[in-house]
Amino acid sequence: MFPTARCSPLFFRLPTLLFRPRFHSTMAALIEEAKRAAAKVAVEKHYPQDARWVGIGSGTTIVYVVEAIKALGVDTSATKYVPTGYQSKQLIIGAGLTAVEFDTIPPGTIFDVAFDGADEVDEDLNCIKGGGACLFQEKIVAMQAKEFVCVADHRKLQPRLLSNWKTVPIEVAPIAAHRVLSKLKDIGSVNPFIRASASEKEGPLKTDQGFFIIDAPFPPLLIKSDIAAGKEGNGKDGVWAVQDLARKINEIAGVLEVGIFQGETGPQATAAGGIGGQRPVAAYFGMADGSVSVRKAE
Ligand SMILES: O=C[C@H](O)[C@H](O)[C@H](O)COP(=O)(O)O
Repeated sequence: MFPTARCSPLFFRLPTLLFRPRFHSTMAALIEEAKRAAAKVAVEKHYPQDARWVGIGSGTTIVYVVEAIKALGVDTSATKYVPTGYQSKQLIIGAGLTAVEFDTIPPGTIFDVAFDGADEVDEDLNCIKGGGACLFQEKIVAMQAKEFVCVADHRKLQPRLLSNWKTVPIEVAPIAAHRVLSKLKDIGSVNPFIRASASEKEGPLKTDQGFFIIDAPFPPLLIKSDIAAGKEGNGKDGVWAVQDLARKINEIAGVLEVGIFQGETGPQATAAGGIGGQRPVAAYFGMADGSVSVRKAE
C-alpha cells in the first residue's frame, strides 16, 4: 500500500505536487465557465430588448452578465445601468455602457431588471450576499427593480443558507462594530468577527460606504418548509429561520444592512402595492457538467 500524501517521501508525493496546480487551474477555469453559462441564460431570459434602467451587481459573476448583455447586440444607447459600488461602476463604464449612480436617479424610477451574484441561495431563493463586501447598495438596487435575477455557479446552490457559506456578512458603522459583535453573540452567533483587509496594517476592510463588515457564523437557516414541518426557527435553540434572523440582525443599532436577501420578490411587492423585492424571481446556476440549472420563485 502507498503511504498517504501527508507522510510520504518526496518520491511518492511528486506526482501530486506536479499535477495539483494544473488541477486547481482547471477547476478554476470550469467555475468561470459555469458562471459565464449561467449569465448567458439569465440575460437571454430576463433582459428586456427595450430596457431603460438596469441594476448591475458586484463580484466576479456579474462580469459575465455584462459580457452577455453586450453579446445580445441590442441598442444600449438609451439604457442607464445603475451600479452597486465602485467595481460595478468601473465594469459598466469599461463595457462602454452608461453608469448612473443610485443617488442621481429621478424619483419614482423603477428598474426593468437587476442582475447580481450571490454567495449562497436556498430552496426558497433566499440569498446570502456580501462575500465581496457589497451588500447595502446591492439590496437597494434590487429593491428598486421590477425583478431581481441572481446568477451563480453550482457551489452556491444549496438547500439552506449557511450550508457551505458559513457566515452572514453584515455591514456596520465602525463606531458600533464592537457593540454589534456583542449583540450577535447574544443571539447565538459563535465567534463573529470584523473582516480584515488583505493587508493587516490597513486594519478592517472598508465597504463602499466606508463601513465595516462583520461575518457572523450561525447554523444553517430554516426555510418555510422547515417551519411548516414544526421547527421553530426563533433562535431559542440557536437555530434561526431566514426571515427571523434577518429581522433580528437589522434591529441591532449600528447595523446598516444584513447580507440576507429574503422576503418578497419584485412581482410580489408590486402586487402588494409597493415596488421591488430583495428576493430574486429566479436564480441561474452554471453546473459542473456545463448545463445551467434554474430555481424559480413561487
Ligand atoms: O459582496 C459581494 C456580492 O454580494 C457578490 O454578489 C457575491 O459575493 C457573489 O460574488 P461572486 O460572483 O464573486 O461569487
